[in-house]
Amino acid sequence: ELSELDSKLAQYVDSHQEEYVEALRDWVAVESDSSNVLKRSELNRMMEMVAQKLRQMGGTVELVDVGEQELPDGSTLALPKVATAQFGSDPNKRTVCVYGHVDVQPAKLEDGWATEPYNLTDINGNLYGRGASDNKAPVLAWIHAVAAYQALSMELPVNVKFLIEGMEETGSNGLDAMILAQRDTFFSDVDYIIISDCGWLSRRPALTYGTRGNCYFYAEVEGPKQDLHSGVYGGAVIEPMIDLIGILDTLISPSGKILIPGIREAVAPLSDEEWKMYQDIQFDMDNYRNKVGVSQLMYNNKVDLLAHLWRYPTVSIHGIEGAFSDPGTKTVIPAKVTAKFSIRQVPNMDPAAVKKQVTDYLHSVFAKRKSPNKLKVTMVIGAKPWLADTQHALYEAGKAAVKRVFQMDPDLIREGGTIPVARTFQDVTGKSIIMMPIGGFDDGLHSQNEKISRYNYIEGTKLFIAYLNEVSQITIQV
Ligand SMILES: C[C@H](N)C(=O)N[C@@H](Cc1c[nH]cn1)C(=O)O
Repeated sequence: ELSELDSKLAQYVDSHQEEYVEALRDWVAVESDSSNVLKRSELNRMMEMVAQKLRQMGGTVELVDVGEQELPDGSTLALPKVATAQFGSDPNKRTVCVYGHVDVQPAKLEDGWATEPYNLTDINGNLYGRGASDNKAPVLAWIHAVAAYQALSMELPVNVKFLIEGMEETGSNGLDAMILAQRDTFFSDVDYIIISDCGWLSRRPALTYGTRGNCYFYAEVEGPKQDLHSGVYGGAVIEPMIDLIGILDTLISPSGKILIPGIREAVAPLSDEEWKMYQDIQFDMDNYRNKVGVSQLMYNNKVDLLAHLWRYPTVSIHGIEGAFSDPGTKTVIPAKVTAKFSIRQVPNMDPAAVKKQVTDYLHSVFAKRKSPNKLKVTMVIGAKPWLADTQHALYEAGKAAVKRVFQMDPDLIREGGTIPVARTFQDVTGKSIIMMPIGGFDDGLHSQNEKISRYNYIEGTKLFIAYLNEVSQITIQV
């Protein structure tokens, strides 16, 4: 049931949707790829744009210096600044802090995009562009939610803070230290943290109560002093690439069983309650399989599939630096190759233990090959998993907001991806977190043709407006 207040705000959002799409177009046009150091000036420009937008709305805005990043060659590079902002400081109101990020994963037209990745393109109500769903539109939707209250001269029901960063996609470098440093200042009056950096499971809105962590590794095998002709030298040298592929093949079995000793043993067993929760979720396996575009999934029943997406670790191999990957038939033996792989983390895994397990295991497997080549294993990201209490008042408020806007109950889901800073927020600030996604289940995050639908962007903005109101009504401070 929409109150008069809801409908005024909703009408405002509907009548400003073209403006919101243009704002997204401006943000998507910035190639804020945090993994590419050559794009750092674009990322810095993106952070300036965020700060500028928040300043124009009258927020108290800061661009916080979070130091430098060490690059693999030993040089350093300034990290993008983190934007913080505050709207309202009424001690009689609750204070929420919205976290989001405006950096993106790499994207090139040649990867197979149907449209230019950095030119927002509207096709049949879907807004295609890199970062559209992950996470630029959700960040803008939160900003527009606050701006809508301001435009209608309606008092914000809670004080709203923002913390927007530019390194999420590479592990939120510098952010843990910044949160620790600002625990007793910026975070001292924050009651709750809200994150909208994930997606729904189906067409039904969702609230997310868990994310997997991620341990990201580089495994480098180095052999001859330079690349070699495979006809001239093939058969004479022990090839780094063959060593590397050999050890990568020992990480996980074809049926998805992780082979690194100690990893599976650390995983908290799935409880009957969880099993029941997964059983009750509406999820169309065939539709999911078709959307992914495969003839067969790793599991053919819903509970196993959801559990392996959300609740069990997995190994993914992402790429090999130094390997020949261009079109054509170059006959080379690469001298040095570096595999990039990651292991998603779940309770009760610990990244420090995983680092040792993986490093020891790969060295022992490599030693058995009796290769003269050199292996170096490095863990470059070690993000812990996060889990919330769905009985918390924040989730009750979330359910009420979803009902107000979508006239249905949300799914309560977990997320297989990682929001590296979620666990830090919880551990360092002691505040409760809710994840309230507005991304669609088929948004193609990190993939070709990423998009957010207009529907999700616009209705999502209304959801955030309603949520601010619901949070203000939480009666007990938990
Ligand atoms: C869930 C979020 N939108 C996301 O995609 N996060 C990234 C973060 C990450 C983890 N390791 C490296 N980056 C992800 O889950 O891949």
